[in-house]
Amino acid sequence: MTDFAVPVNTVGMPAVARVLSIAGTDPTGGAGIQADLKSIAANGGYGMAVVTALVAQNTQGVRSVHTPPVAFLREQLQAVSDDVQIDAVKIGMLGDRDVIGVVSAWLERVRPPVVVLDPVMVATSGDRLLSTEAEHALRDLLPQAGLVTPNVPELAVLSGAGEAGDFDEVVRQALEVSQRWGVRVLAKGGHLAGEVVSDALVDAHGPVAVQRLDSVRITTKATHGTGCSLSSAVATWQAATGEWFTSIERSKRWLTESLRHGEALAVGRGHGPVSHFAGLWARGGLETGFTGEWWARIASLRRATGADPFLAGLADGSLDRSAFTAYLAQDAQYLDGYATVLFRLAQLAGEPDERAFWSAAAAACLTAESALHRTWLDGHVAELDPVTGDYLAHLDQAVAAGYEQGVAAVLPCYWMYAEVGVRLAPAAAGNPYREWIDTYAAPLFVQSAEQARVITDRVAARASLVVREQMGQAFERSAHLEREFFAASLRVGLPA
Ligand SMILES: Nc1ncnc2c1ncn2[C@@H]1O[C@H](COP(=O)(O)OP(=O)(O)OP(=O)(O)O)[C@@H](O)[C@H]1O
Ligand SMILES: Cc1ncc(CO)c(N)n1
Repeated sequence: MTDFAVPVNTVGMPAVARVLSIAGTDPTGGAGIQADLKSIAANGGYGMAVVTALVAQNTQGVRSVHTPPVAFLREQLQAVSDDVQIDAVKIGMLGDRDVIGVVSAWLERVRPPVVVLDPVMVATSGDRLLSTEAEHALRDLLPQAGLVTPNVPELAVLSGAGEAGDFDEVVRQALEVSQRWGVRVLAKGGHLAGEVVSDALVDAHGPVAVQRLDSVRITTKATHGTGCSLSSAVATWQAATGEWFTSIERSKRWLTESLRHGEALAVGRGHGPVSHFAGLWARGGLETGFTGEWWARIASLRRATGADPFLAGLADGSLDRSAFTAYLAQDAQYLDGYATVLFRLAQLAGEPDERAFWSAAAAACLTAESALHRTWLDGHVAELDPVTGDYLAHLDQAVAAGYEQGVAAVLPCYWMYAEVGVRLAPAAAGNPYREWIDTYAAPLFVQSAEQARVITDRVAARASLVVREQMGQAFERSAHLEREFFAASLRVGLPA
């Protein structure tokens, strides 16, 4: 099975896992069953939901909770299990002891193959979602779960200790809970500070007691419902793969990307939701390489660049000739510096094919530059525009930081130009700027851009988490400077 596939058949299960969320509601859609359903769908499952409690809440806090009679909860559960074969269950907010009792009895009877228990006690906003007197009853439910997913304060309650101050202590508490209740624990470190967020799969009775997973911490306020979303994703992947750690890794990759795009949804004024379908929307699939994710991140910037006056004018041929010449005068200087950076990458490259690629790229860049000078600029040298200076300084800085960042920083120049070339190619005939369009639509250039992307993906895969994140940032900054570079040409005059 490839990494791109949606769940495949395991014995007795159809291609799409049927996953039931038993949880409370969030009318703003970021947490509770609303988040669970999105998460299950985003991870390739079929989502179902039984409501334990109706919660009047939003991104800022919980206002009130209405718990329907437990007899009705029992009816909902039975209605589902009498009809549908359930492949996995995710349990979220349970509210009180009676609710816990009904769910426990149902689990005992139905025995779903996968049960993930998110021991929800307090919302992101700080409001209680489980009565204190029910905390003990929740512990009794632990042995019925295949996995329990506490955050730092919930783990403290389950282990009966104080809140852990660092991740080692989190792991110790998780081991204690796993040992005592005979349950696998996914201890989540979201509440601890630091550049890296750690989680750990802890199984005191398993062959490996602790499997730790680190990921980059995203700077965002949109963290509402991350716990709900994660536990639902893990339940879905577990039904498909039967492997807890694999399921957690996949879910985390998906969650990290969804967290990154949460704020862009602009939902609410407090802690907003994650963007459950960001990856799906960007790619029409669940996963591509690292560069694919960065490319998706600059989607709106790329659209805007294409619509900006410079490229719009180039496309229909209406662009002022002096603006075009001003652009080329800057571009000649840019390419000179760019070639130097490409040569530096050739020196830094460890792999022979990468070394060969960057050397050839540098040479091709210098050839293109002198051709530009000959054809359009007639030997004129313009003053360096601040944007050109900024861009070259950024490239220098990136390559000085390391091969990885350098590779990521030079990529947008290739990739965005290949995209523009291919997009404008149909408009090339009769266009005064045809030669320019042809240069970037040329199959050889497009192939080079693709090769640069493949190399960058390979480098990103080898890099540490932190360096990979810096690569993404270097890439994004270059993309922004590409847009400014086009725009600057409309401001500056002719070359001196
Ligand atoms: N800023 C962040 N960047 C990346 N990952 C994060 C961030 N915050 C949380 N996570 C991840 O999200 C998951 C949920 O973590 P957390 O410890 O916050 O759970 P939680 O408190 O139950 O979530 P919530 O109550 O907000 O729904 C974990 O896998 C954690 O590593
Ligand atoms: C219903 C519900 N479940 C869980 C959480 C935790 O985020 C929440 N805020 N609301």
